[in-house]
Amino acid sequence: MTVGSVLVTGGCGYIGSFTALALLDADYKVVIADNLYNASQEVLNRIELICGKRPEFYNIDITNEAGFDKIFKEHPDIDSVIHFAALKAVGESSEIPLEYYRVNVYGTICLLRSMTRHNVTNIVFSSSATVYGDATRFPNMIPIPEECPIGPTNPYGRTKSTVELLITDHVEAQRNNAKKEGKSGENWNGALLRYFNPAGAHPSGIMGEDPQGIPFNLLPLLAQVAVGKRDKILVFGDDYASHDGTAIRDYIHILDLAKGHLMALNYLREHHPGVRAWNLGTGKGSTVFHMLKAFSAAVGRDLPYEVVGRRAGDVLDLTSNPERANKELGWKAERTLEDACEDLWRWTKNNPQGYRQDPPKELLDALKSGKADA
Ligand SMILES: O=c1ccn([C@@H]2O[C@H](COP(=O)(O)OP(=O)(O)O[C@H]3O[C@H](CO)[C@H](O)[C@H](O)[C@H]3O)[C@@H](O)[C@H]2O)c(=O)[nH]1
Repeated sequence: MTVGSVLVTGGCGYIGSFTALALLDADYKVVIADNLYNASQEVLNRIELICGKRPEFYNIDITNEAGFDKIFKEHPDIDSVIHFAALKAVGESSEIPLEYYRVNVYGTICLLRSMTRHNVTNIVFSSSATVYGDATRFPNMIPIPEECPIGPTNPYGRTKSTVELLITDHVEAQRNNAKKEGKSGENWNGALLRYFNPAGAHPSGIMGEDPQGIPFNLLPLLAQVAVGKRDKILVFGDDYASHDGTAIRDYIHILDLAKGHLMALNYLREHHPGVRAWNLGTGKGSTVFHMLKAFSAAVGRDLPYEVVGRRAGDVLDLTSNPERANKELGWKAERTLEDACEDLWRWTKNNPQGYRQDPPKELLDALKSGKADA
């Protein structure tokens, strides 16, 4: 299969930037469209430092349909899109749901319309395990397979499940229209990637998650405790039905997650499956206390915590059954939780200001001499 050119929307964000890196490593050409809301253009330099190649960059908003037309006109070799651009704060989505639907759902409509005009027919969508909601409501559905009925519990999750339906309907319609014209109907394809909890950073220590403002996810918050930016981590509830009372999640190393996008894209381009959902997770659940211990071990000291009440909307257990992706995509999460914690700590301690500071010289020297385990 020949590699081609890929548009990555939201490609300056955490998962988008690592996916851009994985695509470049696999010799795809990469064009990024990002409005730099909650992201930094500096990540383009870091990608280039790591792999020696640089994605082309357009500063455009996901609702800027004419902007996408311009990109596709200027890059007629693009045949696929990996679509990350979205708002993603679960709590905020309950306060301003219209904004979440405007950006996440209407933005995807703009993208799909422009793709259709320019005959760009493969889309890999950044969905989320959050579409499953509380899978413990079904017997035998933990670890969660893709067949688990979806039922998101907040507006953010509902925008993700809505976009899954939107892509499914559009791809089906395009295939049916092609068949009516006497064509095979294999033209349009979509991957719905339901990720579990992304974790970690690049092993070189120069690329990682750089949340603007106050982070709301466990690992970036733990990292802030470790560098003294906050006093302690608040553990949201120790009265869940788990072995230590805290909630269970499936933490997946960001490099494995990025590789999953590459494998899904290759699968679409090779097998033309129509629309297919795949879980990207490790299949192993870890509690909040376990994560606290694992990250403390990477840091080398116990990090302070306080148990408080449950966070609204949280569920007991979101652990994936990743067998479908293992079998069909030939993809498997390979890095451990310990790898993720060590890589996150190397990134955090060396870049306390994230992308707002230059990367430390020792890390760049190690990267150049090939010592960084990339
Ligand atoms: O300060 C904190 C933050 C989190 N937690 C706990 O740590 C676990 C993980 O919480 P995160 O906020 O890191 O992640 P979530 O599982 O809530 O959600 C994340 O993973 C989901 C999929 O599993 C969706 O993708 C969602 O968008 C993404 O934020 C939860 O049990 C949560 O209660 C704490 O105890 N204290």
